[in-house]
Amino acid sequence: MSHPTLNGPRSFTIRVPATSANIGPGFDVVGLSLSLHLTLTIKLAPSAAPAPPAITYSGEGADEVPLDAYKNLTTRVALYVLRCHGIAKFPSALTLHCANEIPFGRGLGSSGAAVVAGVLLGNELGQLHLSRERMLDFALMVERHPDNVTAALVGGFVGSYLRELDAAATEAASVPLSEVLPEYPPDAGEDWGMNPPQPPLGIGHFVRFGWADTIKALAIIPRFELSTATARSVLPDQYSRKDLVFNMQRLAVLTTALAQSPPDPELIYEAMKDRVHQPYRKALIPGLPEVTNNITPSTHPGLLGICLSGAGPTILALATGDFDGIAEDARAIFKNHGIEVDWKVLEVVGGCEVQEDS
Ligand SMILES: Nc1ncnc2c1ncn2[C@@H]1O[C@H](COP(=O)(O)OP(=O)(O)OP(=O)(O)O)[C@@H](O)[C@H]1O
Ligand SMILES: N[C@@H](CCO)C(=O)O
Repeated sequence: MSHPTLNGPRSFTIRVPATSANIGPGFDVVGLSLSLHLTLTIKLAPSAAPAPPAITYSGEGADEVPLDAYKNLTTRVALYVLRCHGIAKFPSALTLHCANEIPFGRGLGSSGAAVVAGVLLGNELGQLHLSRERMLDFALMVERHPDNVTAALVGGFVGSYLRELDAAATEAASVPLSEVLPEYPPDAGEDWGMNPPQPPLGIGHFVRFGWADTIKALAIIPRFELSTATARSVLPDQYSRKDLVFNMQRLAVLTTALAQSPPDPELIYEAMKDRVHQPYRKALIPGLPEVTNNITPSTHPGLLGICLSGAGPTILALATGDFDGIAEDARAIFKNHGIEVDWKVLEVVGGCEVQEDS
């Protein structure tokens, strides 16, 4: 059977940014896209004998990422999107190179970027012309909190929520991940699994906030991985009203404060505090409370606020200057806990892009 997927020749590039989620009080709500990228270079040769996609990979994660298209996160997501549109297989003669700058399991949205790249890849290979909103639905069937994937998709400083779904849609959106991304058998063919769970329409909704362009993001990246699943497993199921009000008050202020020029360090430092996730994650990230409590706008003029990036262990410092001073003092604190770090000053960037190669 022939498929409505594009036959070559065609060559295009998909570029998806890293993201930092939460920004202190906005647990599972806000995300920021940052200037590290996952870049996929895709080539489709003219129709050829059926063969699985050939994947090569360089950069972050190269020593651990699977190069089998039926095991790799990005290509599994692409296949899910294709299967949801009645296309059982990748096109023949597909080659894919991933160049990745986003470190794995550090709180910089590596999995969100891989998922968004997969949705874009499926959309291109199947010539599906999905809207950005529909692409978000697909991404949310895999990564079920919206903060990273929304920021990676649309770019900038973004707030999002998941719509309350009716009972049928709730069930559809809650199927186990293993049904969305099954373990594909080695001889994956067209006869199996052609009834994947379809995403309900309009799961995620978002808005982009303003961002003062003098604010840069300093990422202080410990040299160890912490999986998001582990960092979520230590969080409680219930919170006190006091702690929720603490976070909501700060988040309401923060979303506007980060757009003001010049930014107000006293306002932002306090507005980036959190009581919903960071206190519970400190056991997994030795040194976290010392870094966030001891590095302040008074000790480091130029600093605006400091928090855990996503699920950690990276620390995100928003600042207009003194990047070296902030990073080196954080490095010294982590070193006392036996942890080495790397650091990078990042820009806030636009969202994912697809570009045809000429
Ligand atoms: N480019 C990629 N290609 C394939 N798999 C990837 C890629 N990037 C990330 N992954 C998978 O995602 C895992 C990391 O996901 P995890 O959610 O634990 O951390 P993170 O996304 O880096 O952090 P956070 O969600 O806190 O920002 C990796 O171990 C790997 O399995
Ligand atoms: N909001 C998520 C982001 C990590 O992917 C968390 O903190 O667990």
